[in-house]
Amino acid sequence: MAEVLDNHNLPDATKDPSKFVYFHSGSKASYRPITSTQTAFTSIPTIDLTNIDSPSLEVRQAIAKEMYTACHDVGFFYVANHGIPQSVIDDAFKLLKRFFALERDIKMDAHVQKNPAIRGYEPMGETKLDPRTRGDVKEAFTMGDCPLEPEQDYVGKTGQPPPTHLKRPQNIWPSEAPWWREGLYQYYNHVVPLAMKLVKLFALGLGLPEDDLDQYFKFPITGMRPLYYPPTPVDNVNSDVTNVGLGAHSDFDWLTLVLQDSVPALEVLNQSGQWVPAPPTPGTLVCNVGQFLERQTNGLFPATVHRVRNLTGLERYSLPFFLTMDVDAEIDVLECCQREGEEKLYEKVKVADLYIRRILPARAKHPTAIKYKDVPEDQWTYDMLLQ
Ligand SMILES: O=C(O)CCC(=O)C(=O)O
Ligand SMILES: [Fe+2]
Repeated sequence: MAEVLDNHNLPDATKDPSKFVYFHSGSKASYRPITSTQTAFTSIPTIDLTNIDSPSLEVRQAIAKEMYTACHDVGFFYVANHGIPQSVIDDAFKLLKRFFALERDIKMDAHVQKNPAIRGYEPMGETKLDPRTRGDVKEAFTMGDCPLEPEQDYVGKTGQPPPTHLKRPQNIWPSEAPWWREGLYQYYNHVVPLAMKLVKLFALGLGLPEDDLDQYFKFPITGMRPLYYPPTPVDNVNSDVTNVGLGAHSDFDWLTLVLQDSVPALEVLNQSGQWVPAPPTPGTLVCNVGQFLERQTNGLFPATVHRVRNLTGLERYSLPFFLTMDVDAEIDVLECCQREGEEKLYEKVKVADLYIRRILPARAKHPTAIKYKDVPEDQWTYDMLLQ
């Protein structure tokens, strides 16, 4: 999930778009000078997962090492041979096209404004990641973890009955298109196990026992956000502020896995403030480090800034999946990521507290954010989303 650029108190000197890049990462807007750094990445590496289930630990470690390097140097990587059948992927894109082509009223039945958990349908232009833009040129739909939806098998995954304080499901679904929920769960139940395999790979890459990070992901916060980017009028291709599908941001999750169709539009910011294309590569998903993983690794793996600009004249669909940790987990910098003499950049924090501090400011016009606007930030709780 991404955040809103809401802070205009930036030095005037940085407002020249040929010299500085703006983005939103963490709780404040930020900027980076456009320079040239020898070590800046210029492409996104691909990790081949063919042997991810190999019985040989050494083989798995070799894949983990490549992933470590990609996360350290870039914060983004493609995964190839990930095991999600092509038919499931094809069906997912057919589903997205069918849904976004529906009449507005059918989609508005599940409007995000009707849902306290800030999930559901977002019509065109409703959100704006960067206030200097005209508004994000996209439609979206958000669904996520919910112990009360049988498709997610809470009891099977946790061995517990669903928490009693949950009175109703956190997702909202359009009543006239039951196939939407069914179709999304087809993909969700393939991408969740893939993400959990990557969690093990991360542990190995960090030199930890393979299942060491599983403790944070018993029934994690997850989100899936189908996106539709219509072709934008290409009135000023070089402008950073017009025709932005999704403004520059880093993700406030642990790891993101994005299924892109064949239309290129995703761009990733390198250390020199240059936008590096992350075009779709057949048969791959593009993955990126989120802010929770950046914290846990003490910045060793950066939550790299990215944006979407669809300048192709074609319609684009994408399907990001966001993995965060368990709501009740506490995260601290991992011991293995804090080298001797190195400062700890992040305090220990509860996942629930960090998550609510990211999502509410990102959705300032949502009824849930408005309802709690007079409550000081240090009193915000995750349960505010569960009313
Ligand atoms: O549409 C894409 O390719 C990426 C979407 C994204 O960055 C996000 O939803 O956070
Ligand atoms: Fe993102």
